Amino acid sequence: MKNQDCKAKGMTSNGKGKSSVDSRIMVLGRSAVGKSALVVRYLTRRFIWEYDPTLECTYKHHSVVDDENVVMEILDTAGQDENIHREGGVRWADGFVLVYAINDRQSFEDITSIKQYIDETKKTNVQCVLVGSKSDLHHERLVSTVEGQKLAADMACAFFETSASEAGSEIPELFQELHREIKRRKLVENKPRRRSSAQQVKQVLTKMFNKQTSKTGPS
Ligand SMILES: Nc1nc2c(ncn2[C@@H]2O[C@H](COP(=O)(O)OP(=O)(O)OP(=O)(O)O)[C@@H](O)[C@H]2O)c(=O)[nH]1
Repeated sequence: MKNQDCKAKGMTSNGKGKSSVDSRIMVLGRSAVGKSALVVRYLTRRFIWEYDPTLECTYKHHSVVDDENVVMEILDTAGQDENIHREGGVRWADGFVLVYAINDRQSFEDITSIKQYIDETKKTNVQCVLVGSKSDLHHERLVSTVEGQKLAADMACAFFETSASEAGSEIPELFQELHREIKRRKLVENKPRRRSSAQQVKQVLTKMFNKQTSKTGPS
C-alpha cells in the first residue's frame, strides 16, 4: 500500500511532513476487534480477511471532506501491545477511533480504560469516535446497540456500528466525522483570544489619563 509506514510492534510516528497533515488519527482497541480491517477498508475499499496482528502502521491518506482536500495520517495500532508504547501515539494524535467488536464483551469493557488513559495523557478534551465493529456477526452479538450508544454519549463521542466485511458500510463517514471534529477544535484553539475585561478597563483608564495629562499639560 502506498504512503504506508509499518513496524513490528512499538510506536510508529514518522512525523514526516507533519505540517501538511490536517488530522492525525489513532485507532485503538483490543486485539482482533478489526482495527486493521477497518482502516484497510477505508483506504482501499477492500476486505481481505487476514491482517498481520503484529504490525503497527501509519498511513498517509489524501481525501476530500466537505469539498475540501484533506490529508490524514492514520495510526493503526497493534492491540496485542495493550498498554505498552501507547503514550507516544496518544500524544501524537489529534483524534481517536475507539474500536470494540459487538461479539467481544471484553473489548467493549476495555474502551472505558482506554479512554481514561487518553484523557490522562492528553489532559484536555479529545475528539473521538466509538465504533462497534463486526456488525455483520449479529447472531454472535454480546454488546447491544443501546449500550454502545450510551457509552459514546458518556464519552461525548460519535457512535457507529459497522462492518469492514460489508461494502457500503459507514466507515468513510466515521473517519470524515472525526476529521470534522478535529478541524472544529483546531479552529477554536487558533482563534485569537479576546482580552479580559480587566485588561479592557485598564486600557480605557490609561487612555483617559493620557488625554487629561495632554489637556492640562505637564505641571
Ligand atoms: N466477520 C467479520 N470479521 C472481521 C471484521 N473485521 C475484521 N474481521 C476479522 O477479525 C480478525 C481480526 O481483524 P484485524 O483487523 O486483524 O483486527 P485488529 O484489531 O487489527 O487486530 P490486532 O492487530 O491484533 O490488534 C480477522 O480475522 C478479520 O478477518 C468484520 O467486520 N466482520
